Amino acid sequence: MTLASTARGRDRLRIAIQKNGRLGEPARALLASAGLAWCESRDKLFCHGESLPVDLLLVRDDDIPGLIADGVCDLGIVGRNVLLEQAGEREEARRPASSREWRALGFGGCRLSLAVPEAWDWQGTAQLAGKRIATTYPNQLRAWLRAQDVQADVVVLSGSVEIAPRLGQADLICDLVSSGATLAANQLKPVVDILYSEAVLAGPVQPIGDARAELADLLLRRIDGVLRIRDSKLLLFHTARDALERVMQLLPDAEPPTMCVVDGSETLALQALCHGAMTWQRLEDLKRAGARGLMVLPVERMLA
Ligand SMILES: Nc1ncnc2c1ncn2[C@@H]1O[C@H](COP(=O)(O)OP(=O)(O)OP(=O)(O)O)[C@@H](O)[C@H]1O
Ligand SMILES: O=P(O)(O)OC[C@H]1O[C@H](OP(=O)(O)OP(=O)(O)O)[C@H](O)[C@@H]1O
Ligand SMILES: [Mg+2]
Repeated sequence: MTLASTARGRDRLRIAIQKNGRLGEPARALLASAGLAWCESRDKLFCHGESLPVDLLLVRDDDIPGLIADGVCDLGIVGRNVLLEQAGEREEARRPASSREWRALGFGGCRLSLAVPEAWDWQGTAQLAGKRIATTYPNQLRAWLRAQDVQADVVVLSGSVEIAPRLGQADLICDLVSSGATLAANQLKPVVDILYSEAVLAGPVQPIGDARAELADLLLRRIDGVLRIRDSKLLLFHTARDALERVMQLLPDAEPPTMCVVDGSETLALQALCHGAMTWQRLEDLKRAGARGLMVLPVERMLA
């Protein structure tokens, strides 16, 4: 079977991830935590899955939604900003949606924001009327402008958007912001966030309908397990029965704990999966509330 074969006739699942760039490494790390292992080809564009019949395609992130739409791959890991931009493009062209977000993955966080020259006295979106806005995200920007009922000119650029106001190509910009350093370096300030983005697992709008559906389900369950325990810890401790309520109030991020009575006494032994940070300060607070013998254990895998 060749790589050109589309969904039909393929029995292996295929996932597209970014070859380089910001999301490539964390995407691989996530899939590896879900138990995937690959044999990398020499050109590293196609990685044959060894632990499961799940192969990787290493591509430019912009190509991922289209590869899913065409059935060349089944799933992809891509920024929500890219997925929504291409969905907007299809909508503009009156083509049906072809891919959607299956899971938010918790890395690659950034905002798609409007930013204006620092000297502007920002008073609100009405100020955008008649202005030129440079962006690489024209579809999301146009949809947002429509929702705000503001008429402005969208200037489409393929990169280095932050320089556009200084070059006189635009009055303001709409671009990705994370630390804000690029904006500051270009004497711009963010004024409105139009999208909160992160890396997402993207898949087809319709459920996968053949043998690969089972593989996709298995992978999804594993990814859910990985996401659920990311930053989670198992907390073990003893407490007197009458201190239990006080202690549990300090664990609002814990799953319902497993509890047992120690030797018919008034002491309980508990284990609770906690999703927030388990700092020294927190342990000291728990001790003050009546917890004893506190132990914090890392969680390696979880299957619901
Ligand atoms: N400054 C940032 N901080 C955090 N995440 C970001 C930032 N900029 C972009 N991202 C997220 O990471 C994704 C990939 O960004 P990257 O810069 O690697 O893309 P690219 O240059 O288009 O890569 P490619 O070569 O694959 O086309 C973006 O689509 C966005 O979701
Ligand atoms: O708020 P910051 O942390 O400064 O990040 C924002 C910058 O990051 C991205 O660019 P990138 O560095 O990927 O360059 P490119 O888009 O030109 O490839 C984005 O397009 C912004 O320019
Ligand atoms: Mg790209």
